[in-house]
Amino acid sequence: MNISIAGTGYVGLVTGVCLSEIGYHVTCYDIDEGKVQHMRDGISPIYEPGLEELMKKNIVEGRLHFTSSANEAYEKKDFIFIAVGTPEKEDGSANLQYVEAVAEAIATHATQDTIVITKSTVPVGTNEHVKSILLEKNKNGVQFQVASNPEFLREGSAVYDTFNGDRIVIGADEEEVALKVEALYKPFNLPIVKTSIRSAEMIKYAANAFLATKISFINEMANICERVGANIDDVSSGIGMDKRIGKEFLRAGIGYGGSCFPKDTKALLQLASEKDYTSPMLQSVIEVNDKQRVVLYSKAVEKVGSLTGKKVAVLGLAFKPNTDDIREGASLLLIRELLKDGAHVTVYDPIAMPHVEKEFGDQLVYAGSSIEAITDANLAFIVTEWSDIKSLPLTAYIEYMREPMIFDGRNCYSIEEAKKYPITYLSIGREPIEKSR
Ligand SMILES: NC(=O)C1=CN([C@@H]2O[C@H](COP(=O)(O)OP(=O)(O)OC[C@H]3O[C@@H](n4cnc5c(N)ncnc54)[C@H](O)[C@@H]3O)[C@@H](O)[C@H]2O)C=CC1
Ligand SMILES: O=C(O)[C@H]1O[C@H](OP(=O)(O)OP(=O)(O)OC[C@H]2O[C@@H](n3ccc(=O)[nH]c3=O)[C@H](O)[C@@H]2O)[C@H](O)[C@@H](O)[C@@H]1O
Repeated sequence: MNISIAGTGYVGLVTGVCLSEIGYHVTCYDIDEGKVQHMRDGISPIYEPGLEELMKKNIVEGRLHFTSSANEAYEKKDFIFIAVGTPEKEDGSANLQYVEAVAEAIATHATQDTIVITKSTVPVGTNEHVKSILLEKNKNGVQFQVASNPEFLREGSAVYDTFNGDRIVIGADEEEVALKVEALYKPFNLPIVKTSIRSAEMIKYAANAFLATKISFINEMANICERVGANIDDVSSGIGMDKRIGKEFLRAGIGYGGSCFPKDTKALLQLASEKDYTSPMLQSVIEVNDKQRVVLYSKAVEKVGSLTGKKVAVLGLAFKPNTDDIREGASLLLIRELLKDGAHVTVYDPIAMPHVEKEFGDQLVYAGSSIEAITDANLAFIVTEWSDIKSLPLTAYIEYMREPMIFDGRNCYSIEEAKKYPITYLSIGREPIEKSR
């Protein structure tokens, strides 16, 4: 069985590596030649726990190949996965130009009958569009069939999620195609849901919209908790024990970021509006998140007044722990506001710092550790709950900061713990601790 994957980002590379690990011959294709060269040498272009080891192993065992040649990628393949980006356009809709480019290239280079599987998150109806491109541009008179196979992995645990997912969704309008894709996935031994293509496309958006809704809901509750003297962590545990609610995705914080929830909620809203449907609930989810992403900054301004000339530490830059991805990270918004105010900003992240450096250059100081970042700082913001940031004892802030004033966007410390120390500790959805030394 010969498989190829178009796009070697978080989804494409992980999918390619995991398919090769279960024994298939996989060719991963990307238009970025530099990236391809690195991957050939066994170097992963993304940070994803466990990925590089599996990549190296399967390259050595001869099942995993990388190419920047469309010809090599698409000729003589049984299955071709589309895993390129579908970023947000200015109006919030999904930009399908990369998906379309792949469809056109497949139509040009494929030399045998092939099933084209879309893994990228795409608006309902896109697979039909892909099929029409394949038919229209078909150069070699081969037969194309299409299937939708949305991806549910999370960054930071992508390899684990691929082998341990809750379900694999296969959308196909012909039984024969569904069965072939199902057989491809059989070795994963995971529950399989077969639907129409349109329903599969919609499942992906509905899943992300629901998860984003849970986060905005709990953040809304956190904001109410702050005003009524309740503790959001206790409230989350209390409601999460109800199986109908479930305990996952009820961590209050500084809103959801990343390359998917922000863009997918907007794309769904846009998709609905194209059909003359406005979704007040989705609009609110987005609005609550937009406000939540700056809540920590607002707390700091309220507490300190002007941030001009203050030395500020920002701990954690990735949009979540265990990834190098900073797309839509709350850290970026915060840093921009702090710089606008004339603060001196030192940042620390165990992995994602080079990406931030590309954007901010010498406007920031890049520390080698949390301690280095907070040394002599007036304020510290905790943005990403990396384990080495979470495990920093509160005494370290007292020892190293000019004045221990902590704005914790991830509720890394319990209120009971914070109360033991002479610190100012403002978190999300919990009582403020305001003590002086
Ligand atoms: N990042 C994530 O955790 C998840 C992403 N998704 C969806 O999967 C899709 C891909 O997302 P990511 O992997 O994050 O994207 P990414 O931006 O990390 O990677 C996309 C890759 O595609 C390559 N590319 C662009 N045009 C190409 C072409 N014509 N031919 C071959 N390669 C091309 C780029 O060079 C890049 O390496 C998106 O639709 C996203 O919404 C779905 C589930 C999880
Ligand atoms: O479509 C996608 O790209 C993916 O989007 C999310 O995965 P991911 O964005 O990698 O990470 P999550 O763990 O879902 O976190 C997203 C954001 O929500 C925030 N979050 C998450 C959970 C929570 O309880 N509270 C909270 O604020 C995180 O800090 C982060 O900023 C989904 O969890 C995946 O199932 C999906 O495949």
